[in-house]
Amino acid sequence: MTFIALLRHGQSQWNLENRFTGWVDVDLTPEGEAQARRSGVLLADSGVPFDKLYTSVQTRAIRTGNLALDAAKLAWLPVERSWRLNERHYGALTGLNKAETAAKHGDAQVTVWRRSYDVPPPPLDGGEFDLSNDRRYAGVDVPKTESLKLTLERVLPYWDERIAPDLSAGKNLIIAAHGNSLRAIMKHLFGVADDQIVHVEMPTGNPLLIELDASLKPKSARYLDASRAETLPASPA
Ligand SMILES: O=C(O)[C@@H](CO)OP(=O)(O)O
Repeated sequence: MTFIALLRHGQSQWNLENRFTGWVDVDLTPEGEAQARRSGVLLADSGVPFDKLYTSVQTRAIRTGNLALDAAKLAWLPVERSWRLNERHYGALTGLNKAETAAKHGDAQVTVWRRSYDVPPPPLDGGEFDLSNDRRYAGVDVPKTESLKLTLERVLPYWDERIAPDLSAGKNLIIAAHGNSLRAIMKHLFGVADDQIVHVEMPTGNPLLIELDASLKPKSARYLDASRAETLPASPA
């Protein structure tokens, strides 16, 4: 049996300020750092012998992974990072306050932008949150906006080429990433229907430990901090 732990980064400064974040490289709050350390303790307590950490190239996920590995006494684990695990790009909503945006456009529209499968927010048109010249993205066609569908379409090649082969080889993995890149992975793993993914949420800094069968289908799944768990999709038949 093989295990994968999906770990959304701990609380970030813009989670705290309730702002649309996406690709902006916001750091963790002290509370987020504590959630990351606690995640490491829970991962160690699970007894799973983890072999490797994958992260996005965003600071909040990288630091969450590092703090968790330190707390788990696994600072020696090999690490691989990819922009393909980044948060979904929030387009022109980036930086705006979520409550103010809901007051302006209505809750229903904001839910569609935040949780629907295939409706991207309006595109970003330059400005301070345009990261296309950030050298960490050299050679990457930095998106101007992304739906969850577009996010899954750029996560999936990385899953197929790097992550799935590790799992098939029997490696137990930790993926430190983001609410929506991890919802994309959950949609793929659990076979969640397009119109049901709107109901799937992932808490910050709470590892979701999934046991996979030989064909990489979930056999069981549980949040390691049960007091902060969200409802899980049904395991596929
Ligand atoms: O702002 C973001 O980038 C994400 C994750 O915090 O927010 P949401 O919950 O709207 O997907």
